[in-house]
Amino acid sequence: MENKTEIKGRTEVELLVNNFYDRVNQDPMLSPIFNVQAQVNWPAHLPNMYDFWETLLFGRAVYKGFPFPKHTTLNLRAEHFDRWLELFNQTVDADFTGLLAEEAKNKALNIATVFQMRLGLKPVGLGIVAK
Ligand code: HEM
Repeated sequence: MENKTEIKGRTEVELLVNNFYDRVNQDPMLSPIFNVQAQVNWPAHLPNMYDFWETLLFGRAVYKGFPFPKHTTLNLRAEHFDRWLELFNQTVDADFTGLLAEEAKNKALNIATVFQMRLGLKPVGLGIVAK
């Protein structure tokens, strides 16, 4: 048996988010965007991201923000999103299994696709890729 668990609640969400941003912070392409360009305040950003993912996966409306505007001033390109998704999927697959693990990857892909459409990085109208 592999040592993977279902995403059952807040505990797993926090683990997932922490592991993901650990990977982001070690990534030569993405780390400078978060830490040099945006100068992210991690102790504030991480709990916000726990809330965001808890809201997406469990439908508890604890996140009340607006994700997209934060992404408009970062000069993001398609390869940044590709790398972001690659790291996110790796993080999920390293520790988690089951329906909500798949759901997390699908939602990340859908939101990344919409962000890229809104940023003019992807043509609008090809539909959102959902599994
Ligand atoms: C190229 C890919 C991406 C980069 C470089 C990136 C970077 C950032 C940065 C720098 C922030 C601001 C953090 C702060 O407030 O200090 C942020 C916020 C946020 N990002 Fe991303 N992001 C990316 C993709 C995504 C995707 C695909 C999602 C959703 C699945 C997402 C969800 C969020 C959310 C929810 C916030 C918090 C917004 C708020 O409530 O203020 N990001 N991101």
